[in-house]
Amino acid sequence: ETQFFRDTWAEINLDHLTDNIKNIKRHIASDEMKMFAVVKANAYGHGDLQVAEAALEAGVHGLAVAFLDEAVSLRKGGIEAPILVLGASRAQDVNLASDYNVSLTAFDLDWLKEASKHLKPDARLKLHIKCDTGMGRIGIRSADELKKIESYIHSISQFEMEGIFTHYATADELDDTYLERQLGKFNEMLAVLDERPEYVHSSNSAAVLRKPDTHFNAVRVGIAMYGLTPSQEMKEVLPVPLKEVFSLYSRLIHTKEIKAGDKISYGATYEASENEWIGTIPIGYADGWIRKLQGQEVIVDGKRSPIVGRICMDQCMISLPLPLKTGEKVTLIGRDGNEAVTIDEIAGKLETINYEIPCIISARVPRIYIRDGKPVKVTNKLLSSG
Ligand SMILES: Cc1ncc(COP(=O)(O)O)c(CNc2conc2O)c1O
Repeated sequence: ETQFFRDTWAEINLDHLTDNIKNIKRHIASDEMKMFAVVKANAYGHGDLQVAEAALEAGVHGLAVAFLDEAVSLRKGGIEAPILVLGASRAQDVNLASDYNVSLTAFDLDWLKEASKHLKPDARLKLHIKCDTGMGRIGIRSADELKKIESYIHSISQFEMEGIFTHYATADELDDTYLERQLGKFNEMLAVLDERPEYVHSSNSAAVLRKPDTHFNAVRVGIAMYGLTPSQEMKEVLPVPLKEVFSLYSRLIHTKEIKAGDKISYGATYEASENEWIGTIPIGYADGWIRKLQGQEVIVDGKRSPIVGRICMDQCMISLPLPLKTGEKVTLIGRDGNEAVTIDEIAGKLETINYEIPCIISARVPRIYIRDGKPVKVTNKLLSSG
């Protein structure tokens, strides 16, 4: 059983993940709708293979990742369900995609021509055409570009046009003006196709939750599956309950009483104004618990306690509410008694969005997977082979 030897870990609650998926599926309420679980960036820091397995068990149709390495890694981990690479791939790597039966995103005629030169005669390359209807990232931007690409794909026997999709820039905002413009452009593009491919998809979590006319016959769900709101604006109008999947813990490895005037951490920037108890925990900015989190409250013994002094690479110090012993559990993200520190609170402290927080908790922090309230698996990148 994989172990870890520093008392800092993340917990991934697969019961919450399953409940989130089931609630989202119920909200979509049409069985033929295919859900892709977006597990790119190591499943937003939650662990891609474990999330993929649990999501498939919970009834998702397939998985979506950012680039080919992530797709091949899931295949090597035993995933057989459909996998779509959402980002750009290199034309010279298309045989790898064919060998591993991974679908790629295409949006450039020259790339397709280059790719067809590399494909082995017996290769089969499934392609989803990406339309840029206003995200301004990757994708074709006109109907006649689409017509050219569609006819070129049909002229190459190894290509299969499996899907067509777009991505919204503002689905998480309550003002739908820009989203309606994007949806309109996408519908215009769909109208010029000779035939609709198997997968037509456009919605991310926000659009899945707010805009049924963006669902088409497949959806791509990331953030809501992890139990996080796509935006603060949407938080008040979420149509389904979402339960946070990710939490983060540590334990006191040292406690001491300091006197008024004593200093804490680099730069000796923190000075005790009176006698107080200080705890040290083994997590620092190399774990993604970055220095801007100085001053953030954590929960120890059920009470909120601030991080004092500068956060170090591997450790940081907290001002304790009372004398406590080493080994006492510290909640950095999650619930302890009637106190909770949410991912949204950490995102607010760092003036960023909730997506970024679990992503930056580094591979040095082991992940414990919880199912039926009990730990069922531990991953520790430092000690797993390869
Ligand atoms: C093409 C595409 N589809 C679906 C999703 C899932 O979105 P959701 O997590 O809001 O459901 C993303 C997330 N992409 C990003 C999330 O944060 N930055 C991104 O580029 C995406 O880039």
